[in-house]
Amino acid sequence: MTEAVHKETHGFQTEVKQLLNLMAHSLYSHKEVFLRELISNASDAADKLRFKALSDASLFEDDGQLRVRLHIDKDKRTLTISDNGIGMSRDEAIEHLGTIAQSGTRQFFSHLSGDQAKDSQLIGQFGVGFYSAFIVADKVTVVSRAAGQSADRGVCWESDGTGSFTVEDVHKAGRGTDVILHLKEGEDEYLDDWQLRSVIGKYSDHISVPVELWKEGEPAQGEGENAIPATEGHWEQVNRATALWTRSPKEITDEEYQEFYKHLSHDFENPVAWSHNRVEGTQEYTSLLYVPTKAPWDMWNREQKHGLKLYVQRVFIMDDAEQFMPTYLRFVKGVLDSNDLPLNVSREILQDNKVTAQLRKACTKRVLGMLAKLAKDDADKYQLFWNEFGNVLKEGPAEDYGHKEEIAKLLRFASTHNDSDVQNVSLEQYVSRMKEKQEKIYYIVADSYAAAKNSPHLELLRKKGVEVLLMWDRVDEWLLSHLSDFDGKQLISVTRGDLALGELEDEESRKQHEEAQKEFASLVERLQSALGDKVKKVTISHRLTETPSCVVTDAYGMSTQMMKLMQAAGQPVPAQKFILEVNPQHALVQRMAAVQDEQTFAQWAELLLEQAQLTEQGGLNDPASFVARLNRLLLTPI
Ligand SMILES: Nc1ncnc2c1ncn2[C@@H]1O[C@H](COP(=O)(O)OP(=O)(O)OP(=O)(O)O)[C@@H](O)[C@H]1O
Repeated sequence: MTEAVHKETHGFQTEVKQLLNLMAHSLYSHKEVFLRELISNASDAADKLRFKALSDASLFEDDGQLRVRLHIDKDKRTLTISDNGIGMSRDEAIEHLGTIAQSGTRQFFSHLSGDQAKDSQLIGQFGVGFYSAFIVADKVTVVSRAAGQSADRGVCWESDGTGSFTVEDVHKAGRGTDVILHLKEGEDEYLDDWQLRSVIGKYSDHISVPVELWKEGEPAQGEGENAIPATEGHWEQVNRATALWTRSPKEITDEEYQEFYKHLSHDFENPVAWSHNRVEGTQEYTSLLYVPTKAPWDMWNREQKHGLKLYVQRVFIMDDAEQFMPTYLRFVKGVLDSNDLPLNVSREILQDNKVTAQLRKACTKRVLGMLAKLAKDDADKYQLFWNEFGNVLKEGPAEDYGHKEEIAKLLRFASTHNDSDVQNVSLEQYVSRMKEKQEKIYYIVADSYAAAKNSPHLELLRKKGVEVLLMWDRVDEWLLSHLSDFDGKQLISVTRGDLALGELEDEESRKQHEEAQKEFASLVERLQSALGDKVKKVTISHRLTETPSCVVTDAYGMSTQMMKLMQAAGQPVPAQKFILEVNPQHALVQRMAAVQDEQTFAQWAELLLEQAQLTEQGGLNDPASFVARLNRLLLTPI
């Protein structure tokens, strides 16, 4: 370094200040992660340079051996992580080490609760990256020079991790970045060569660049024949430096797979499952795909970064290549190393490429296979997965018709069989429990678990002991509009007018129903004329046993939940008329039938319709009139 020029002080972006503040408190118990993060950044910098040098080999200058070096200075109490990767210009240092580029950062902070354990988990998922240096350092100096720039275009960035940082121009002979950590009191373990070696082994064994530690020279020992000559100080490689996915799965331990996942995802927790495959033949690629344990905090953010880390013939090409994973599997993390894509592949080329389409299909199959295996081998673990990611997987049948069957087997629902809101019933289980003569799979979609479970539409099926799947997630109606059958059995909503009981219905109840229809034909007619065009039609119910009335839609009508979904999406929803079903056995209906005065009768008719709509929709267009009517009828002497 020569004399400093053009020194400036910059304030950190507000979110960085918040993150720095939080980190010191929440992440202290995970403090070692700073090494993983800084070594990852150094190895990423090497990857990026290798990629850029594909089109401009002069960027290597005369130093093509990419590596990361760690150096301890016990007197100055510093630990330095150096790389000869892509480096940073002054502007890049200001941009990258002063802000957080991730979209939705502000939202992220609003998720923090103040509970240290929970927050450290979230911060881990968010990715602390470079800023984790401040967990163990009270001052960090970064000296960097971008590849392709002259030695006098170096930059020195420095901060104590509170409110601001400085940047100044410096001379830096070698390309790349030195991150110098001025360790806090009490962090002496990172000045101990042996201690450091063991931690680095864990964090860097699987990355492809060599990580080296300085080994001091030894003076000569002994004399004569047994003499050991003096050695000179030298850099010693401490990691295996073989990219994990290029090794044979048989040789890799679970711990190594887990560690690699953390390096890849910046997650603190282990993944729930992984799948590592090398494929040779017409297509040649290696994939290593992971399913995380916890959903990322921004899984529902449309701009959320997702996708695989793409390599071509071992050369890093890009992060977050989303073309290889369908959206409903956006939680999958991993690496894809292809031998069939060109090295100069770009996002645009990937977009419309035969090889991409084949790889995407293959990766999708792998993930679905991995999930099916997890569900079979470890139902408890699969349940944890489902609780986190089930709602994303439910987007599958709509997005990926070709894998509909496989996805359907992975779905889990709550059901009247379990009488609990835990979604743990598979369609296969449902089918295996179907009643003799039952031909269809029955479900209901409502606003909440309670609304589904207590819906009057279930009364008859409950009485007959027929299981009904209970659904209330926003995505369910969307799912069901793309999943009409499973295992040759039709999925059918119990809110449809034509509740097709088929053979489930015995001769006697069929007869009873027919008789009831005849017996109460005049009641139906009276109701019909009282309600006019407020209803599509009125019928005698077959499904109600305890409730006076319910509304249903015919086979072509739009279900209530679908209407709500469209309304929420701001789409125009056509006015919907229901079929009103009444239960003539119910005391209230019988009382109404006895009312002679047609005006009072009309009030009763409206009340029955409104009640049924309220149960179905969870609300009414004109609740005040409903309450007024109810009160009037309550005060009318019998
Ligand atoms: N050793 C380095 N060499 C070159 N650039 C670096 C180095 N370390 C950090 N950077 C730059 O700083 C940016 C921010 O780093 P940071 O570790 O905070 O986040 P990230 O690596 O982008 O994200 P994540 O940690 O979630 O992967 C990097 O994207 C990179 O551009």
